[in-house]
Amino acid sequence: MKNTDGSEAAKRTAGESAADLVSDGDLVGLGTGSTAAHAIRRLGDRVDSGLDVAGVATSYQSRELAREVGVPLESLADVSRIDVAIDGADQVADGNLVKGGGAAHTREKVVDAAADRFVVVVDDSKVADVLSHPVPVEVLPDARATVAETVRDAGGDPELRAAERKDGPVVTDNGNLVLDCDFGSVTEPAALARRLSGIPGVLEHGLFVGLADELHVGDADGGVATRSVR
Ligand SMILES: O=C(CO)[C@H](O)[C@H](O)COP(=O)(O)O
Repeated sequence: MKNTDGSEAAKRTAGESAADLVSDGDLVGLGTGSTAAHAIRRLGDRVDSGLDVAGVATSYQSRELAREVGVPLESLADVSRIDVAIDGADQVADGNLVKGGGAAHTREKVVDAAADRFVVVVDDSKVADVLSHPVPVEVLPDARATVAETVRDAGGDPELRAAERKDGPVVTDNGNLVLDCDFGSVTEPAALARRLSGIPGVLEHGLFVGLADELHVGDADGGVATRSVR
């Protein structure tokens, strides 16, 4: 059955199947979001059963969850390579991703790019033919207006991400703001990624092009399809 609303069951099967790939001694990148959280919880269960691993968190949220479920942590500042990173995505097309729904894409990109094996975990509602999800762009607060103008020049429609439970904008773990930039269908993600990276004041954007190694796609019936994307 095609899952259209990102059911929890589909997220769980994807996250847990990726966590089951982890081996003794691995340093594991711990992604952010509800799907990656299933992977972190499964890793916690496996650590309880004797698995010897350490995690590198991509956000406050993933760090707190790892602590809660007993996954030992290393600081990102102290590591230069990671064995396997497990992370979710807001949309996947042709092995490329839009990430940043949790405003954690800057640290996520550092961790995912440093991994020998980057495993993406999504439910099947996230898989598309072409990327069209608005691209989150983390910006230095003082560069918010200039970046927004340059995004408009590039054909995008930027919107400052608002916080849901307080007045004002979302502030990232790094103290910055997020512009969600709608470019419609992104037919050339690599070119757009280069353009966004070149804007002064942009810390990082949520287009992950050519970074993923493997895709685990869960469905609402508890199945998971895995495929290599490189
Ligand atoms: O990029 C992310 C956080 O910055 C998440 O991985 C992405 O938003 C997917 O989240 P979820 O698994 O909850 O749908």
